[in-house]
Amino acid sequence: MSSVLTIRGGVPLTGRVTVRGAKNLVPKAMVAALLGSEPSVLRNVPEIKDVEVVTSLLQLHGVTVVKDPVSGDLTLDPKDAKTASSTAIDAHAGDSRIPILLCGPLIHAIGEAFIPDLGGCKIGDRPIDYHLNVLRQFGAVVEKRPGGIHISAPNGLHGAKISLPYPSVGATEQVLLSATRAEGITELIGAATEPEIIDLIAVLQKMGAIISVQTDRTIRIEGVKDLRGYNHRALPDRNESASWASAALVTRGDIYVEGASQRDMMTFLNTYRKVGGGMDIGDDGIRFYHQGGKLSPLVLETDVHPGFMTDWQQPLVVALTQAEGVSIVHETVYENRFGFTEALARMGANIQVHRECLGSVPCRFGQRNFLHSAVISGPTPLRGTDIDIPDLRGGFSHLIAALAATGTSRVTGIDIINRGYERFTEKLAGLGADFDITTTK
Ligand SMILES: CC(=O)N[C@H]1[C@@H](OP(=O)(O)OP(=O)(O)OC[C@H]2O[C@@H](n3ccc(=O)[nH]c3=O)[C@H](O)[C@@H]2O)O[C@H](CO)[C@@H](O)[C@@H]1O
Ligand SMILES: C=C(OP(=O)(O)O)C(=O)O
Repeated sequence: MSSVLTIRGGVPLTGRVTVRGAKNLVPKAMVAALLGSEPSVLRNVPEIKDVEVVTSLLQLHGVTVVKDPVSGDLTLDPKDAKTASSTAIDAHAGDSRIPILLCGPLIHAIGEAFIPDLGGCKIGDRPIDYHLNVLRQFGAVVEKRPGGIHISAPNGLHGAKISLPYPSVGATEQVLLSATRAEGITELIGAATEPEIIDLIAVLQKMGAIISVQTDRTIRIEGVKDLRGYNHRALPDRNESASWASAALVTRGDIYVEGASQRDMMTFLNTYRKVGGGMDIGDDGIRFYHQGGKLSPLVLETDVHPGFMTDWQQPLVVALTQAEGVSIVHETVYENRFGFTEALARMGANIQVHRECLGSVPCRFGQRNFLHSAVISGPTPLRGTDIDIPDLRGGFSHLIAALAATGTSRVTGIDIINRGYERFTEKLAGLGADFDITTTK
């Protein structure tokens, strides 16, 4: 089934949306349930594709996953964990990036893991070399198999001293999920410390793990033999919250994002204020709005936490097309995250992408031919057009550009948006967006 959105732009998005648990935490907390000897309960679970994918993968491995019909809370019981057929697992090839995180928990639970080829957003090469090196350092044996990789650990997993070449979110989580039940102590140097990682550590601590995060990106894990279940409310999705904030600015609207958390979004909020966005920060959410005046351009660099999160970049770039003057955005996390600007240029935006590092600090991608810096001159009116959505955040950016544009846009490939935005068409309708959706088989 595929759906097409026909958007008639020019309506300011106004109203309230609710943001639930983070896409970048919930599926990983679900994977962590495999490490326990008892059922775990995960609350604030959004209805998004990545949750469906991980539910299916866990069920294939014998984990019982029960969803409360009223609250949506998940109870995950790993007591009957078992090996799954690689053909069944293979059906999930290309669906998401989470399967690689099953390695450690599956080895602890059943002694081996078959991991299908990964999916996720195509915003760079996205290798898994750090993950595989980490697993090998724990004593795992990694073999390439048709359609994926097989991992085993004939002598179990053992704590190790590990140093990451870059503070990768996924590789840090790989270490956490493998080390908590490994024998001995693990020291991880150069760890990522995103709020979703800290929330995963909170989950593991509830299960009985001993993990300390030090001031210098070092995480120390003292392996324990057994873990129990957890009961946890997932932290809210700061990336979805920031997307709605940009949507308010781009469409000259006013959106209260229930669930938006100031603590996890401080860097975004500073930037939003500098662009000229209005905000009222409440206890249970944040109101984001266009203040009526001009928006200001800015110079911005994406970075690992506590820097400006790369997933906030794409929707904000659309807002920068409406700022008075020249903005520069240097993407330092992914080498290929500006492909989405091609559609914005067709809509009338003035955006040039460059190979050079147009930022204060040269990044890993300088001199390597990657178009990873953007110069945006505004303000430029946007016109509706036909768009095929390329990736999750790029797609959301296209949607909000179409919602702000004059005329009609026809948007295909919208199913990708379901990977990270719960019920987004319902939310858009609630905010007053003018669109139709047609679904064909
Ligand atoms: C499901 C999930 O949580 N996704 C998030 C996670 O992705 P993910 O965990 O995949 O991102 P990483 O932090 O690992 O990637 C950061 C950089 O490290 C590189 N790298 C990573 C692993 C590896 O083995 N080798 C390697 O070279 C990547 O290509 C990228 O350039 O963190 C990203 C950075 O905050 C976010 O944009 C994603 O939304
Ligand atoms: C890049 C993203 O996600 P993933 O790592 O799941 O592809 C994202 O959420 O913007």
